[in-house]
Amino acid sequence: MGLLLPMLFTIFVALVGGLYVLGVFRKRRPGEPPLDKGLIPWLGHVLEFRRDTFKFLERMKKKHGDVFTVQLAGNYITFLQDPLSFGAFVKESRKKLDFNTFAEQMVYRVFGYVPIEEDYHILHSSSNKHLKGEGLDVMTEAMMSNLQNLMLHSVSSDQKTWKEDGLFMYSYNIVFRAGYLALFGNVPHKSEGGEEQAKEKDRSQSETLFYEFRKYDQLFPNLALGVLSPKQQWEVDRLQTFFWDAVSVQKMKANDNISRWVWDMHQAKEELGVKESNINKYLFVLLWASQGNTGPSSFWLLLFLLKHPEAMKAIREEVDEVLKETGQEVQPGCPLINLTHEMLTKTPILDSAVEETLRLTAAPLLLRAVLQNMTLKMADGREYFIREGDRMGIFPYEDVHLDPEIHPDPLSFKYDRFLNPDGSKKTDFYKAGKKVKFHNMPWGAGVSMCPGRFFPTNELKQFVFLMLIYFEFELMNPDEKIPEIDFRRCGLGSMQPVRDVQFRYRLRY
Ligand code: HEM
Repeated sequence: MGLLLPMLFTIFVALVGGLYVLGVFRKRRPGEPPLDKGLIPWLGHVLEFRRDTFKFLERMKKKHGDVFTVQLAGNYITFLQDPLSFGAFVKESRKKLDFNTFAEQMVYRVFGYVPIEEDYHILHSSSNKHLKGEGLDVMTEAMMSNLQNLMLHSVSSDQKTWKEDGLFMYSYNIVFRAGYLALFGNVPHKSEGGEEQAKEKDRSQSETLFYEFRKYDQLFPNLALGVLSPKQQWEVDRLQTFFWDAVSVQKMKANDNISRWVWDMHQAKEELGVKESNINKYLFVLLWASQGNTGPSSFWLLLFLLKHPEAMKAIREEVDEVLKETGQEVQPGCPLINLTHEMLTKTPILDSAVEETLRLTAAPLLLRAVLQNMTLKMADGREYFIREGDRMGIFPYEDVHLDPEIHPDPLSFKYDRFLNPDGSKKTDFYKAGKKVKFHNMPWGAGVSMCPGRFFPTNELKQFVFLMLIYFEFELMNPDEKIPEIDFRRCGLGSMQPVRDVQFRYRLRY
């Protein structure tokens, strides 16, 4: 009896503690957003959220309005779904809403990289220097020569023979490989065998890298959520080891034309004494961040053009005009042209089509950790108390990109949606009579905004530009419907289709 009471007491305390951890006692306090814990203790709504983020958030919005807190795998996340109030989230001080905590946990779990304090500064300073302005001139040139090497090599020398392929795999493959070579460098031309053999090695090495990358890409949604089966985990471990070697410092240093973007970041880390094995892992992070989104986006862009002849015609005319202005012409046997960054600044119609493509197919989920109790102030004057230790998130794809008030007929591709009648870039979009500042958010916003964004915009334009001037291309079945989006990737950036679409292409001249 003497022992029984303390034992019962210990069990009681453990039980209450367990229930507390499972979130059973959490109640909505006055001033807080509606709370929806879901039926399953601790897990809450995570299964539905994982299955289809879009549908889940839509259902919650209908039930609770545009601000609510849900339980997802032990975390309480407040979703803000009023785009007019996004400024309160994006501009909140980093002392209250912090992005780095997520980024650091994610890069360690997903890429094995152990973050250092200086990461953010190094990444942003290198990106500002080398992925925009004059830096972008250099990157455009590098991308250009790699695209030409890959695209022109893939067609038969018999010019009138059609080549068939899946449009998704073709676009992703070419854009991934050219992007990788432009950033991580080429096999040196001076090596044994000369220029032709070096180009051949670039093609074959980047091809191997792409196929391994796709395997990682397909495991990524489960990896990001931490729900891999043992077999998948084994495959992830194998692929990580492969990439830590394939894009290692040593391999990179053996190359020519390494981009300053990658070089400067690696050098800054070396100077800070970061171990080489950890820098190798960071290079894998860079490979992932730089190549996981642009390829899928290039597929959607080409597909939308193929399905919208009026858009294809307008852009083809624009591209032909820009080429003509520079006095260049593609001729049989002499296909190389010099497509510069400056030429790509003269294509407002293509710019609008790129923006429209990203509106329809890029769906990042922006998350922050709440570091201090805070008050969320909405644009219409409402205020909500948000608890320290929780998280906050916005999902612009649903609340901005597909909002019919901001973008009428939101599911349709309209290549000129981001153009004013006078041909200039359109930036005025409205909701409830108010101007919406964040009217398209494929790059995220605030501290987590894609630091590379000018470069991929350029890459997409270069790829389409070259496809149009070099090739005739068409869908095998012109009536084929645009495939559905694979919503399991929602929140991760550019989305992918549930299936590929067959097309054929051949040289235009
Ligand atoms: C269509 C192509 C692309 C899209 C839609 C895109 C979008 C995004 C988004 C939404 C984020 C923020 C992710 C978050 O909040 O967690 C991000 C991060 C990032 N992006 Fe991009 N991106 C693209 C291409 C690129 C390219 C080509 C590069 C580099 C050359 C790049 C470099 C990065 C890096 C390094 C980060 C991590 C930033 C950090 O951790 O602070 N992205 N991107």
